[in-house]
Amino acid sequence: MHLLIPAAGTGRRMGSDRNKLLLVVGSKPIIAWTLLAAEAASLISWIGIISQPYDWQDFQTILTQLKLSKPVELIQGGSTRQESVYNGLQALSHSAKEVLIHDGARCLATPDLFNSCAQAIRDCPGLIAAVPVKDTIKVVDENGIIQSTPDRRQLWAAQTPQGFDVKLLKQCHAEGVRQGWEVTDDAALFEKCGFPVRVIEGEETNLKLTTPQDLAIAEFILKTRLGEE
Ligand SMILES: Nc1ccn([C@@H]2O[C@H](COP(=O)(O)OP(=O)(O)OP(=O)(O)O)[C@@H](O)[C@H]2O)c(=O)n1
Ligand SMILES: C[C@](O)(CO)[C@H](O)COP(=O)(O)O
Repeated sequence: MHLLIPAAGTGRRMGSDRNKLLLVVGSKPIIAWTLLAAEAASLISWIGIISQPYDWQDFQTILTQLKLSKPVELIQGGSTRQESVYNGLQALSHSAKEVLIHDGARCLATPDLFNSCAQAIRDCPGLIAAVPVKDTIKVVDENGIIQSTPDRRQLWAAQTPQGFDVKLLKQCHAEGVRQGWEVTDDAALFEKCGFPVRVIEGEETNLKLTTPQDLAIAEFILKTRLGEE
């Protein structure tokens, strides 16, 4: 299974002066944890890191230290996550019929989750890891007034990995460019094109490291995991 890792962001909400994936958590850079999980996932055979050229030296240093056994390619990212994934898809070899897309910022995803997604993609053209929401979710207007309260039983928080048939996802990304769609995950493009996307159980600990508070949570989760080993 081919894996594309969007890692070309700027970490604005993290408030970091460089790519947040280079920040150290639990003694390693965030991206290193993501790569180690992909390395340990038996069904992942190839890794593409979608990243900005100004980060390539730092990423190459991390790759040299990790000594991964799987082939890894650095692919030029774009100005948005959507554009980065578009670029990543163009870089895939023709042998890639399905692909998993996983945020570099979700460094706590386990190898089992990668394998579950890689296994499940064989049965459906699109899937996402997700977890049922625990809070009551409100739809709020621009004046801060609640407009509705969706039925929580139908609400899931989307995570990554997200997995897709490559040919169909390329079509959806191309349609997104034509239509000017701006989406925050790849499943949204599939949905807009009318293709089915299945939800599979994600992991509560598979958080996206977005703000400084998330770093502290990640430190705790990593310490707990290392303590259990
Ligand atoms: N132009 C971009 C923007 C984001 N990403 C990646 O998409 C994932 C999820 O994005 P997010 O957590 O929003 O990262 P940033 O865009 O860096 O964060 P922010 O929105 O706070 O700037 C991250 O691994 C990020 O590196 C990307 O590959 N290309
Ligand atoms: C893809 C994603 O992680 C699913 O929850 C999320 O949409 C990424 O959002 P971001 O704003 O690019 O971090």
